[in-house]
Amino acid sequence: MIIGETPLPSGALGVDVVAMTMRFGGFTALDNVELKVRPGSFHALLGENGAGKSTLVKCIMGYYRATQGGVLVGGREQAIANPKEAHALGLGMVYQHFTLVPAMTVAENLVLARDDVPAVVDWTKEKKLLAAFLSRMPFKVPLDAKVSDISAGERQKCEILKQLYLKRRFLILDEPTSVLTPGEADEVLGMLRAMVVAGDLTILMITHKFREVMAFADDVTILRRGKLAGHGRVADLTPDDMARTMIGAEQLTVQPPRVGEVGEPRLELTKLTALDDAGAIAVHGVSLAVRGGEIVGIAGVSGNGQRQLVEVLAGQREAESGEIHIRGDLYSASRKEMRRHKMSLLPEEPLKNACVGGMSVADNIAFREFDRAPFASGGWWLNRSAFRKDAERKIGLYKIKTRTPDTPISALSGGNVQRAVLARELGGEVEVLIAANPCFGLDFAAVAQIHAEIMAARNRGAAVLLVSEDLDELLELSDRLVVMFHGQLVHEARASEANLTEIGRHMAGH
Ligand SMILES: Nc1ncnc2c1ncn2[C@@H]1O[C@H](COP(=O)(O)OP(=O)(O)OP(=O)(O)O)[C@@H](O)[C@H]1O
Repeated sequence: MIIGETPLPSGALGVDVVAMTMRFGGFTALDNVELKVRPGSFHALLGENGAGKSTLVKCIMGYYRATQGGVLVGGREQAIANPKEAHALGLGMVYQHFTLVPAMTVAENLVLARDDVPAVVDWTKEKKLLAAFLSRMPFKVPLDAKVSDISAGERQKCEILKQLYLKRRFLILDEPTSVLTPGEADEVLGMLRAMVVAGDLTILMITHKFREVMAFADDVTILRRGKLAGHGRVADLTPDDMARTMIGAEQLTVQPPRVGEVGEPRLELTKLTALDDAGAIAVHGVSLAVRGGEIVGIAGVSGNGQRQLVEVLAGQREAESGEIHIRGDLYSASRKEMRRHKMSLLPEEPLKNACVGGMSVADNIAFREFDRAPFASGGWWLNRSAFRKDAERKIGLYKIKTRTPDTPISALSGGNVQRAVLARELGGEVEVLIAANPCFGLDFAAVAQIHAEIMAARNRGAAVLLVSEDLDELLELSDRLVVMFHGQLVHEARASEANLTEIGRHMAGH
């Protein structure tokens, strides 16, 4: 069969999950869960971090075999043993992270993803077919561009197009907009919604953003601690109803008010320049001072040097030139200096950048302190029971959902890994805090907690540098905002006077 020649499959598919239970050893991640996604509907799946959303969709897609229960596709029961069988039924999934091969063109990525790709590809013919396919699609993407050269928004559109090209009629989207700007997110979801309304597609979207649920979804299902907590028509619900169903009787952390004077400059960057992995300039002559009791937010589209800047401050990348001072002392990001200056780091992708995945939650929380009194004496004898007790206290305080303190941290849901790093980094005294997209992928209860912790650190006098792609977060927390574009700081404003349109313009390099 030649994909591009046949018309787009009409007929969106409905999927029902019936009495599904999934156990990992003695732990029940899904407990008798029901989900009904009507054909031709846009369905949102909500739940706190660790509620079981990913587990549920992985069972539908055949990545996991459920302990009990079944899946109906188009009203018929199907035993989906692996993702290939799910694909054959017309089910597809788009992830938070990109899966396209960056060194290949968009066209190559699409054609080579097919199961029936011939040994020798007739590219002239394939491109003609691709162009015909694209002409029927709501998104336009540059077929001949290399994936590494296109923006995050275009990449996410390509990921979705790939699914449509592969004739998927039921699409699961796992937090699809976390890599997009709000404008791009609305564009992509709006186009998908149009396909749903036209009856070509059914969508099941995992998200933490109520705004997206309200704007694009018809129905919603809410999980809490592995159980079905509620479901209904979005039109009959408010964000507040959904939030309460998500967290049950738990209390939301309330952000403390902004208090205290802004002090002396504490963290000072002077003409800092750093290269990326390919040797190109990523951070270009950045000068910036952050005062005690001040949160300075760095706004910018991902990939404009923010990551390299944070890596230099964290001692994971050498600066090419320029200087960093903390309290007037030259700072070279050694572990000793970080400790002396009470510097804390909340890096991106904490499981990769701030944890040892195979080690326990308790050990990961104890990392920072384990070779200091009271946990060690003489620097070598580790008093395991003392740091263990402290870790257990922090697990409770930061509401980290883990089966036991000895569970490997890699078995925790994303949000709970983030909380564990937060417990470690903010559990002691903090004078300088560097946070990079600290709430990426977190549910609203966790976001509220992390925002409250960052504000509390600022109120206690810490100098906070907050790098984020989320403008709402920056405006809520920052005292001052700067915009980073192509490695340079191109705009600065007090957060209270910041103009969103102007910030957006600078983020786009205008
Ligand atoms: N392979 C696994 N082995 C053991 N436990 C697991 C495994 N996968 C998930 N879990 C556990 O199942 C629970 C549900 O996790 P899941 O990833 O489905 O949550 P989620 O709702 O998708 O969370 P998040 O919003 O943080 O992504 C968590 O407590 C997690 O620790």
